[in-house]
Amino acid sequence: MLQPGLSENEMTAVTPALDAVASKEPAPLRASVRNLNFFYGDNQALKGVELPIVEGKVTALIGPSGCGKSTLLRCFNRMHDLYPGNRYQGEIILYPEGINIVAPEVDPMLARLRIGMVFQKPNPFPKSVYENVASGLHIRGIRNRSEVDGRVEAALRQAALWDEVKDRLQESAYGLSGGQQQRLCIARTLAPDPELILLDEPTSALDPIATAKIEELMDELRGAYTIVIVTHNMQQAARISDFTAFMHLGHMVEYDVASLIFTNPTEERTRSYITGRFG
Ligand SMILES: Nc1ncnc2c1ncn2[C@@H]1O[C@H](COP(=O)(O)OP(=O)(O)OP(=O)(O)O)[C@@H](O)[C@H]1O
Repeated sequence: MLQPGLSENEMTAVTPALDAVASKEPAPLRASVRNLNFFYGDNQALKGVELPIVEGKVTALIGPSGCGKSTLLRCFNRMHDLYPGNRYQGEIILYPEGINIVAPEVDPMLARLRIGMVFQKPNPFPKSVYENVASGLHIRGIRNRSEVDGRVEAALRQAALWDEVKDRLQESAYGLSGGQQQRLCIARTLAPDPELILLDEPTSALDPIATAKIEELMDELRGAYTIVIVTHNMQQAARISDFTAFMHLGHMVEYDVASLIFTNPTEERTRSYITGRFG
């Protein structure tokens, strides 16, 4: 169990312990949140948050409305920098270099280029299916036509969308269904091969069949990608996450192997939330 204020040594000591429960294999970290505070002006939305992000695993953030899940997710790609008055304190360390991506001297573009994000509502660009997926490659200076073609196809295949769109690559993305648009947004995120993928309630605007497809997809991406997902859906978190973090009122209350959080949480607040007694 993580408690606020763990040092780096303590954090790395905790992770193998968690992993011993999960898979008995070592667990390299892709990122680690350390004593993170975040302020919207005078409103402190995150309070001393600690969270390890294990490489190649799915970490779910759960908690009642307003607890800070989306705020935490948006710190990872410095989205809050787009609005004046927002302030970070503390660290989100990205490995292997160990850079603190919320440090003021670090360019927010660095985080945005290395960390991909998928939002609640599918938000394709008003462009063709092909251009949507190619756009992230173009931004990174990848323009060689055959390389771009190959990576667009690979990303669409990874997002389980290729068979449905291979004959309409030049058509507008707006012609796709909501579920297809969301898989397109995932393909757009995957194409540049991000080090971390953030998903903010990616299925909340989708029907059960489209939701099941996205969940299957996440299962397939596990291992190759490191994923952090915010979800309100407890069954979804239990189904798809390897690790689950429960937040309340801006605090990280409990983090553990998902199977433990959903069967035998340590904290009473976690138990109340997952059994539907509040939130
Ligand atoms: N732009 C903003 N300006 C000021 N306060 C904000 C802003 N966005 C969010 N907050 C506040 O920060 C806190 C955390 O909000 P956040 O959206 O991160 O919660 P959440 O857990 O993602 O909620 P939900 O599950 O409802 O999406 C809340 O008290 C919220 O009112």
